[in-house]
Amino acid sequence: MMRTRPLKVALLGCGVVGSEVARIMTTHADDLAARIGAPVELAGVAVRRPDKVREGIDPALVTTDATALVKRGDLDIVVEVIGGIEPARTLITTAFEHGASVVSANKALLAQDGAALHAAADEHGKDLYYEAAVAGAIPLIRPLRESLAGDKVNRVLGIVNGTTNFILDKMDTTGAGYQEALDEATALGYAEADPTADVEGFDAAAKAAILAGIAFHTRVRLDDVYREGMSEVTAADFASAKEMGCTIKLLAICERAGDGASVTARVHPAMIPLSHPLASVRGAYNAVFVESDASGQLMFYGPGAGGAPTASAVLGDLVAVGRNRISGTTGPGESAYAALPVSSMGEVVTRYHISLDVADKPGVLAQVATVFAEHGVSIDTVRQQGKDGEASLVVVTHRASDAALGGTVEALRNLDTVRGVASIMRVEGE
Ligand SMILES: NC(=O)C1=CN([C@@H]2O[C@H](COP(=O)(O)OP(=O)(O)OC[C@H]3O[C@@H](n4cnc5c(N)ncnc54)[C@H](O)[C@@H]3O)[C@@H](O)[C@H]2O)C=CC1
Ligand SMILES: N[C@@H](CC=O)C(=O)O
Ligand code: NA
Repeated sequence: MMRTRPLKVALLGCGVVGSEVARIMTTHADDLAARIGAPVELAGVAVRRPDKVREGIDPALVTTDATALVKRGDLDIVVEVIGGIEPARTLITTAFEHGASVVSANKALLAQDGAALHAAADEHGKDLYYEAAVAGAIPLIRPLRESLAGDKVNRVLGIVNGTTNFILDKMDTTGAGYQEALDEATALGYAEADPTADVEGFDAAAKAAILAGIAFHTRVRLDDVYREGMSEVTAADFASAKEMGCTIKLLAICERAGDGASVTARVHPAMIPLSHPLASVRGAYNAVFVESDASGQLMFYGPGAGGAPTASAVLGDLVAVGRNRISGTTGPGESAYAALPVSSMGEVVTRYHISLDVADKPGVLAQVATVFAEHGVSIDTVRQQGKDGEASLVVVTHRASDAALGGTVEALRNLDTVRGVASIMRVEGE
């Protein structure tokens, strides 16, 4: 039965995502009401620039005072799509204190302060939902938290940043320059307010922290995630990858380690075989593999960024939280009972592609091979190309620990015959 009193919703932020949330709330109002069991009323919209024309939004609802809006006391749901740490954090906790549940897309904040925000939600008996925070429109948080709650997840691996996938895809398939591709991703609404978050891997690392926490029922914070961005990936790296039948993607990988007694979480560019499904993830799409004991391998795929896809996930949460409000319940909160430690990157085991500039003279290959052997890193293939008395040596290893590989590279740098280490890239997905 439909409740006549509407659910009052406040929107904090009306940018790329917020404007789409407002549009869908208006255009789909009847369906949302039918699905929730009560009409949904946009009760206020907090913005930074009040003079901007916002199509479909009653100017009387617009305010620059987000704090006063969340303190009104009659709100059911606050949708936070401002981004960043402050004032978003204080606005969310204030919303709980004044009786509202919260839907947020803010991965940076959740990866830094998720535990405290969940505790605040619990304390006030309210919901904190954030499906939009990881992989845009793709349902991932809810499947991990609810559908897989009876299984044991061992690994989550995938592409979780649309901007960098868009850039890498352009560089690989059209030969576009890095800056040109980044500008296009920004214009399309994929990039963060400061795109450094995307290209240096902070955004993907925040998502990895959130995913690892939910998947392994533990707490993983942004600082626990090993991070390398993609801004140093070059056309030469793509050429090397092609020679190996691979492409390059920025991956987030969360795994159980040490016989399940700890976890690791990392974000870095990696070569993956062209035959792997992740290799064909184009543009701003994301794809995530989840491997669990009973389910085996699951793949989640879809638009990972952009206003409308992200708003789809926000609206899904709005409906879920609205239903909870109507029935006087809350959804599942944080599950961190496993309290697993996060192991360092040194313990991660994978394959490596190392490109060395060496002197083109007898015995160099043997010297290099000895260094690998001394560090217990087994070589899979070696390829050498001469260029004017110098040579480039490409070594691909079997699986080795990051610590062993680090020691190998340090020792290689100390060889007189090694002029430089041109690139080191992990090889995944085999
Ligand atoms: N754009 C995307 O594809 C996705 C974005 N997100 C997340 O959604 C959130 C919003 O992202 P976008 O809409 O892309 O950013 P945006 O920069 O387009 O929008 C944020 C809006 O908040 C406003 N704002 C900033 N401080 C404010 C304040 N104190 N009071 C009121 N308004 C304020 C800004 O003026 C801006 O219009 C971020 O947390 C982002 O990480 C999540 C998934 C995808
Ligand atoms: N900047 C992010 C937006 C979605 O989370 C991305 O590019 O993935
Ligand atoms: Na999502």
